[in-house]
Amino acid sequence: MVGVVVTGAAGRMGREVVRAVSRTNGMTVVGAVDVNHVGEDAGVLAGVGPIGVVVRSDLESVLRETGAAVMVDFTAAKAAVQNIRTAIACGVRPVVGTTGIPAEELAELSRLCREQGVGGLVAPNFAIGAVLMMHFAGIAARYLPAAEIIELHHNQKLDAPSGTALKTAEIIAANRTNEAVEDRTELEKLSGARGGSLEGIRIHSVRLPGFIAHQEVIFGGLGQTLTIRHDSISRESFMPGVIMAIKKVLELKEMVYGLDKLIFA
Ligand SMILES: NC(=O)C1=CN([C@@H]2O[C@H](COP(=O)(O)OP(=O)(O)OC[C@H]3O[C@@H](n4cnc5c(N)ncnc54)[C@H](OP(=O)(O)O)[C@@H]3O)[C@@H](O)[C@H]2O)C=CC1
Ligand SMILES: O=C(O)C1=N[C@H](C(=O)O)C[C@H](O)C1
Repeated sequence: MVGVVVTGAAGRMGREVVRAVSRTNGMTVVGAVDVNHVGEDAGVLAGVGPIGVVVRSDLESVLRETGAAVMVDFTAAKAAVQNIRTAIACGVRPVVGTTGIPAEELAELSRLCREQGVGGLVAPNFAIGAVLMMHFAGIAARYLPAAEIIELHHNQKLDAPSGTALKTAEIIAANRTNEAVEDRTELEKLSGARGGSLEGIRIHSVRLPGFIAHQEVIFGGLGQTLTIRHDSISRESFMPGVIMAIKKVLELKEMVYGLDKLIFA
């Protein structure tokens, strides 16, 4: 039985993870950590009924007392970095969905994992459809190098652009064969109207109630456009990927970035 500690257990994604792990054979929630709802049963919060695991705020003691094999983190960037450090120090494998972690921090965490021989996985998006969207965008970029990204999320999201949009732009930049960076001067009459730019790829972030997580990658060519769109219409969409990661991280000896590395391996 794989013991899982969920950090951010009282949050939108954390509750979904508690629910998914509780319903999966061969794994069980042994600990729940959050700064909110401390003392409450994590299963009750997640809507699956009491599981006898109360939310605590002391991650290190939870990891040590429970003998967990895996920590699943959906918190916020700063908190996640600290949580991952703690997990690695305790020999517990981190599976991380939290976005906004700076590249230098990820490199350092990756080094720590390698040094300690602890497997880990960080993925900006656990929805299989989103992983495919990024993969297809990489293929399209070889033939249609001019692209812009529109990502649309719920209005409680803290980071912009989304981790998925940043990763998609990196994939497009790495795959396009000729320069697609704008070669003309634009007059931006309203600051930000053209979005943010990563290597010349414009990213536009929409935040509105009603959305969960959505992204369009639009490629433009001679007399044509190609749009690749993914919609997460429920947070359940992320759970098969999270469960896959919990199983596969047990075999890893280093930190891997992106669910694509597990799916297309
Ligand atoms: N990779 C993927 O597939 C996905 C990634 N995400 C990412 O996951 C993250 C969380 O998203 P979401 O669940 O919507 O956010 P929520 O704000 O709903 O949940 C995060 C929870 O973590 C808590 N928290 C903050 N600091 C700590 C800490 N040090 N220890 C334990 N808990 C802490 C928060 O408390 P408080 O609110 O008081 O700060 C909150 O309860 C975001 O970075 C988001 O981008 C989201 C969906 C899918
Ligand atoms: O905050 C969210 O909700 C999501 N965050 C991730 C991101 O930043 O890419 C994944 C998904 O888009 C949902």
